[in-house]
Amino acid sequence: MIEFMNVEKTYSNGTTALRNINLKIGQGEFVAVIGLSGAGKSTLIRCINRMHEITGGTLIVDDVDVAKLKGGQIRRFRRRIGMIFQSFNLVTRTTVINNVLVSFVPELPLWRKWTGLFTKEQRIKALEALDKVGILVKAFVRVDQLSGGQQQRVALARTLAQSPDIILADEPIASLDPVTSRVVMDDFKNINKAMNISVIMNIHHVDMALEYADRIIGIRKGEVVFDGETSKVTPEILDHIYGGKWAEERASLQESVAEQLPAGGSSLYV
Ligand SMILES: Nc1ncnc2c1ncn2[C@@H]1O[C@H](COP(=O)(O)OP(=O)(O)OP(=O)(O)O)[C@@H](O)[C@H]1O
Repeated sequence: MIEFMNVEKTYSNGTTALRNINLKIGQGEFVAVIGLSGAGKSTLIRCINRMHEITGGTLIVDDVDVAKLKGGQIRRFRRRIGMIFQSFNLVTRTTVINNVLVSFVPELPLWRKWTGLFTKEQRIKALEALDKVGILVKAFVRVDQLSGGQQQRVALARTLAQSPDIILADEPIASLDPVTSRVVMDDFKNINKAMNISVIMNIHHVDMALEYADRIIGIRKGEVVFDGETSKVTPEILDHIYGGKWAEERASLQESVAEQLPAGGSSLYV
């Protein structure tokens, strides 16, 4: 369970990114966080693993008061929370399997860290994680020979190998074309359902959010302005979340999708 109680976040330059956030997210939920650029989506999800420190209120993750963690406790806490970024964050000049094995480095004794020796169990776990996202066959291929979608799946496998309870995904499909985006979203959904891992995803593609997430959290100017089941989201609610600019936002999303589709391809947007 993730619980935000009156959470505030003001950056050191005085920008208040989150105001009075109150949320409860249960284990195994698939939540999409949507809103205009600058609304505070990224800040919200990055507070959960303490990439950003909250400046007010209380944030509890599985009975841990996140703001009170210190030093090594933060590292151990983060082991349970996977993070996926738009830019994949992989070492592209080495193999897929090496990128997944990296997730075990914090667990290695010092001598193994120096020699880069992983145990047989760790290698098997890494291969299993690659299998779960359907790219086992690429295990010994260099990452720079993979497509963007395949690279994002490697990032997902690396996260899975650390057996997380929660996956935070910050715009995971923003650099992918619509077809590949679906493949990656399918992976998120399968992992969420089969392994009961909570997924909290910051996402610009509203149609994908509506198709894949169970719950939508709408953020506007740092405040939660909608929180409910995906099936309850209406065009009026989207307009509210997007501050009366839903039509504009939808047009710009349609444009960016059209640019990535082959000529004559249809838009995925309603
Ligand atoms: N490190 C930082 N220092 C100062 N202000 C920041 C920092 N990061 C974000 N902000 C500000 O906090 C507010 C919320 O930003 P955030 O990145 O959380 O929004 P977002 O909804 O994720 O936007 P986008 O969709 O463009 O990524 C914005 O006004 C932004 O300029």
